[in-house]
Amino acid sequence: VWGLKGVGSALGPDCMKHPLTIPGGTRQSPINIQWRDSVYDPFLKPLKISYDPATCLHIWNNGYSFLVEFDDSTDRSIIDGGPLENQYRLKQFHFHWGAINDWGSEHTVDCKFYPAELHLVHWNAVVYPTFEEAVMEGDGLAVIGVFLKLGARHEGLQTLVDALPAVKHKDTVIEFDVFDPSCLMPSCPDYWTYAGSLTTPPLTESVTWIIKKQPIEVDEDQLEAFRMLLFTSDGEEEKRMVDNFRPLQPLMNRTVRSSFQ
Ligand SMILES: NS(=O)(=O)c1c(F)c(F)c(S(=O)(=O)CCO)c(N[C@H]2CCc3ccccc32)c1F
Ligand SMILES: [Zn+2]
Repeated sequence: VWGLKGVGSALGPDCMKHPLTIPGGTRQSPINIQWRDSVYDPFLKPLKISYDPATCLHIWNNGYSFLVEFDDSTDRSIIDGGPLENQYRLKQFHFHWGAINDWGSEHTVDCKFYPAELHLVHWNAVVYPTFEEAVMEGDGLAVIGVFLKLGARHEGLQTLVDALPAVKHKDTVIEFDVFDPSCLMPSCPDYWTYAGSLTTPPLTESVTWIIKKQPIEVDEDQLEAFRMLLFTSDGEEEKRMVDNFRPLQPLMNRTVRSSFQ
C-alpha cells in the first residue's frame, strides 16, 4: 500500500506523479509544501518540546524503517503548543531516505526533495487512552518532520548511526537506553503545519503535521549508514532499505500554515 515508489520528478509545479490516494481520503500525506502558498498564522504558538532521555527504550528494524521507541506510559517526553490543543506524548521516531541524495524525504518544499526526513511520532494521551485509539482519531497524532540535508557530520546522530549495524536485518532490536531526540532539532523555531495522515498503513487521517523549515545537516557516511540497513530478515535474499517514502499526495482542500512571515 506504500503505493508506487515513483520518485516523481521535482521539475515544474506538478511534482506529483500517479498519486496513490486512499479511496475517500481528503487529507493524505505527504504533500509538496509550496512556500508561497503557505499562510502565516500569527496565532500559532512556539512549539514546546520536553523530552526525557531516560524514556528511550530500544532501536527496532521493523522492515519499513528503523524506529527508536520510547516509554510512553507517562508524560515524561511530550510536545505542547504550536498548533496543538493538548500536549502529545512521544512514542517513536524514525526516518525516510533515498538510495541516492537526490531524493528520500516524504515531504517536499517547492518540489525539492531532501535526502532524508526524520519523523517524531506523538499521540494525544490527554484525550485517548491508548496510542492505537489515537491512531484512528483526527486529533490523535502529531508528527514533527525534520529535513536532513547533506553537510557537516551530525554528532548527536552519530550515537544512533553507531548502533545501526546491530539492527541491519528486519525484526532485530537492540537496547538503546539514553538518547535525547531534541539534539536532532534545528535551532530555528520556524515550522509549517497542516492536517494530514500517516504515510504507512493504516494511513489514517489522524496526524497534525509540524514540518520544521530549517533542515539539520548530516554527512555522506551517516546517510550511507542508513542505506546499509535491510528490508529483509537474516537468511533472506538481501534487499537494501532505501526509498522507504510514500509518493506525494494531492493537497485537495487544505491550507498549509506557517509560524513565520
Ligand atoms: N511516516 S509516519 O509517521 O506516518 C509512520 C511511518 F512512516 C512508519 F513507518 C511507521 S512504522 O511504525 O514504522 C510502520 C507502522 O505502520 C509509523 N508508525 C506508526 C503508524 C501506525 C502505528 C502503529 C503502531 C506503532 C506505530 C505506528 C508511522 F507513524
Ligand atoms: Zn514517517
